[in-house]
Formats: sequence, structure tokens, C-alpha cells
Amino acid sequence: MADVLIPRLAIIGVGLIGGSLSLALKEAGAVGEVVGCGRGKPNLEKALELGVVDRYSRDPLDAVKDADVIFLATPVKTLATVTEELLPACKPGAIITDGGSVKGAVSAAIDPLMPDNVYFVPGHPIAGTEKSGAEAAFPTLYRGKRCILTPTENTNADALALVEKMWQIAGSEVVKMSLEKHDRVLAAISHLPHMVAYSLVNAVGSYDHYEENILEYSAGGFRDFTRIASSDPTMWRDIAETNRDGLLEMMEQFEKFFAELKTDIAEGSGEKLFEFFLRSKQLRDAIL
Ligand SMILES: NC(=O)C1=CN([C@@H]2O[C@H](COP(=O)(O)OP(=O)(O)OC[C@H]3O[C@@H](n4cnc5c(N)ncnc54)[C@H](O)[C@@H]3O)[C@@H](O)[C@H]2O)C=CC1
Ligand SMILES: O=C(O)C(=O)Cc1ccc(O)cc1
Repeated sequence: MADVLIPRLAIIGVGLIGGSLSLALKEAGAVGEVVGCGRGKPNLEKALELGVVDRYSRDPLDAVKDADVIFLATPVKTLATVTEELLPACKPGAIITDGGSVKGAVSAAIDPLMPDNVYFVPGHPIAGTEKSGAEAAFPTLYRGKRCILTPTENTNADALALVEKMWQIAGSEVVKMSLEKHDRVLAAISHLPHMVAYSLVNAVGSYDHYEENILEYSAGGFRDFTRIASSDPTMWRDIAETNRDGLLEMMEQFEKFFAELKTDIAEGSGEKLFEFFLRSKQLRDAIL
């Protein structure tokens, strides 16, 4: 058991990400009381019933009163609005941190809102699933995974140290990088794959040469590859809108390689196809 690091934690958006952080910290004995906040009563009731939160309030001002740490875990485009709503009730010295999948746009919107005596630490756990809501939360989600923090020169050092410790207690390895690097890296390893999966399912699902839905025939490969296309559309709309530049750059990179493959197939160039697949297999095998 860790000492109580956070006497009162407020979770805004008690879904997969917020709920799993609460469960991990509770299991480690690192939090006193966890207060949940959200819009949907059924989800908050479920969170209470499952022990994800100790109590909840649908009023952000009430939920963050006396909180030492406030964890924002709502879709990326809501993060600044939510911060604006709850700031008037934050106690001096309170730390606000987030788990949003995009960091540049989030920091640009939240930094100017922050008063001198409340601190914002931008973060992003690189762990998740395609499931949403409090019911999807589980305490080991962050174990053995990375969590990226993207401090700027304005980030308070003590607040940063506490948030780092919080993620370590949840089981993660904390890595720090710039906002810009974060958004480019995530565009490549997370946001592009989601766009490809969504496109693939739509492409195959819209193929109307036969009367039946040919997706019904899909087996292991298609299902493994497209698991992430079941992810929440609101969350991914927000990510696509706020990491526009990073995503467009990676989509162009992808189109280049897809075009090369298409040419090799059209030309029946077996040697080039073999080289293309071999290079990919070697890169993929190296990260297993
Ligand atoms: N799902 C994933 O695998 C990962 C998600 N993230 C990020 O974490 C954040 C949360 O994602 P999830 O937990 O997956 O979503 P979720 O859908 O499971 O939970 C989000 C919760 O926030 C609530 N909510 C939405 N708008 C709100 C508002 N304006 N005020 C109060 N509550 C509001 C929703 O009702 C929901 O209960 C997002 O910013 C996402 O980009 C980060 C890493 C992984
Ligand atoms: O479901 C999966 O495998 C994911 O890739 C989850 C995920 C989604 C969004 C993030 O910002 C980080 C991780």
C-alpha cells in the first residue's frame, strides 16, 4: 500500500480512462475520497455501484470543492470548457491534469484560463480499449504502459512531480516530451491506425456487389485489425479535429505507401511485393 498521495481526487468524466485511474489509485491505497462528475446519471450511478467513485455530483463546482487533484477525462474538445466551469471552485494549490489524446490544442485552450494558484499538468496515458463508460474501467489498465506528460516552461514543478508519482502508482512508466512531439508521435502510432480501421470497415461494409453484408464473413485478421473501429465516435471526432495537422501529415505518408503497394500489385511485381511485405514484417516483429 502506498501512502495517501491524494486525499481528495475529483474525476471529471467517469469513463474508461477516468474510472480506471480511480480504481488503480484506490487499489494502491493512494487516494482518500474519489468524487466523480459527469453528465449522465445512469453512468454515475453505475460508477458508484461498482466502487469506481465514492460519491458523485453532476455539478462540477460541487465535485471539485476541496479536491487536491482534478483529473479531466472527457472528450478532447470538452476539456477547456469543463476547466472553465470548475475553476471558480478550485482550492488554492489544486492540481488539474488530463488524459486527453491530443495535447497541443488542449494546452493552448487551457493554459490561458489558469489562475496563479491552480496548476495544470497536461498528460496522456497510452493505454486504452475500444470500450467506453464506467463499466469498461478496470484497475490494471495502466500497468506496464506508458504515460506521456507534456510540461511546458510554465508548468509548476511540484505539481508535475505529483502527477508523475500518481501515474507511477497506477503502474505506468512516465515519459516527458514536448506537446508538438506528442501530437506527431500519437498521430503516427494511434490516430492514423484508427482512421485506417474506420475507413477499412466503411469501405468493406459499403461494398454492394452482393446482396448480403460481406462483413459477416470476416474472420480473425479482419476482426483483429478493426477492433479499434468500435471506439467511441465522439472521442475520435474530437481527436481528428484537434490533431488535424499531425493526422494529415501521417495520412499522406500512409497514402504514399498504399500507392506504392497498389502500383506493385498492378504491375505484378512479385519481387517488389515481397520486399514490401518483408520490410514491414521485420519492423513489426521487432516491436513484439
Ligand atoms: N479510450 C481510450 O482508449 C483512451 C482515451 N483517452 C482520452 O481520455 C478521454 C476520455 O476517454 P474515455 O474514458 O475513453 O471516454 P468515455 O466515453 O469512457 O468517458 C468519458 C465520460 O465523460 C463524460 N462527458 C462527456 N462530456 C462531458 C462534459 N462536457 N462534462 C462532463 N462529463 C462529460 C461522458 O458522459 C463519459 O462518461 C478522452 O479525452 C480520450 O481522448 C486517452 C487514452 C486512451
Ligand atoms: O484500443 C486501443 O488499442 C487503443 O489504441 C486505445 C487508445 C486510444 C486512444 C489513445 O489516446 C490511447 C490509446
